[in-house]
Amino acid sequence: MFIRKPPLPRMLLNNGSCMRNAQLILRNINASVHDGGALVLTGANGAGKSTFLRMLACFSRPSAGEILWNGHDITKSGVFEQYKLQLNWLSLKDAVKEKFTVLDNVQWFEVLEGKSGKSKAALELMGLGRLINEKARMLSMGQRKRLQLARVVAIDRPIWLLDEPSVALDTEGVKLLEHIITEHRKKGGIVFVATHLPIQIDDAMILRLPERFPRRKTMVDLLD
Ligand SMILES: Nc1ncnc2c1ncn2[C@@H]1O[C@H](COP(=O)(O)OP(=O)(O)OP(=O)(O)O)[C@@H](O)[C@H]1O
Repeated sequence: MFIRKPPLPRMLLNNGSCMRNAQLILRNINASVHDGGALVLTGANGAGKSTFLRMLACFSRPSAGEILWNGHDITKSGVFEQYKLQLNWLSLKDAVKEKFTVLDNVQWFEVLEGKSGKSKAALELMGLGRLINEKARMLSMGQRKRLQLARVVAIDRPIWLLDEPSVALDTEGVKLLEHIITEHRKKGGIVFVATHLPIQIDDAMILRLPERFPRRKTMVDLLD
């Protein structure tokens, strides 16, 4: 009888731990994500959500365990060079050039990517169509976040690493964010979201990271 092997997860985190500044931030994390999957990281401030994304982006190396992409260790040279081309990173640092127009701010990401033609449609999708020729310094915080999301859409890489993507967005902006995530996943894309705000992502795995610094017990706690 022929037994078909289950497909490898596109991303596999195998007992991953991560240290920063000689402190263990993440300990023995396991997760697997297939094409079209989503993993939402939650937890208190300082729990390690951004550190988790940094590790996936290879900005921080796992101190123990491994992260596999297509079954290959992402930290190995040869693998890393291909893996990093899969990533679309959105962080709180928005890299918006205030003297450039809104459109230029998306287009130069496309140019760096060797692509063209998707920036305008991406900005329109994110509700910034009428602002494309304005200087980026005119944008509000929420509009800057929409611009960042337009870059993610325009560049269109398979694995999205989104750090607090809904911060500063209004209700309609959050709906747009949820919409682009859904559409990306329909194409087989993968999404990792670190957030402390509620977000609606169907069938997402939720990983709640434990608080890192439990409050020391006081005399009052002990008497309670
Ligand atoms: N540049 C750094 N160098 C050393 N340690 C850091 C650095 N940045 C953060 N840390 C530590 O790593 C821990 C995890 O931080 P991280 O930013 O990953 O948490 P987070 O869950 O994303 O928090 P938040 O919800 O506040 O964004 C923090 O407790 C912090 O002390």
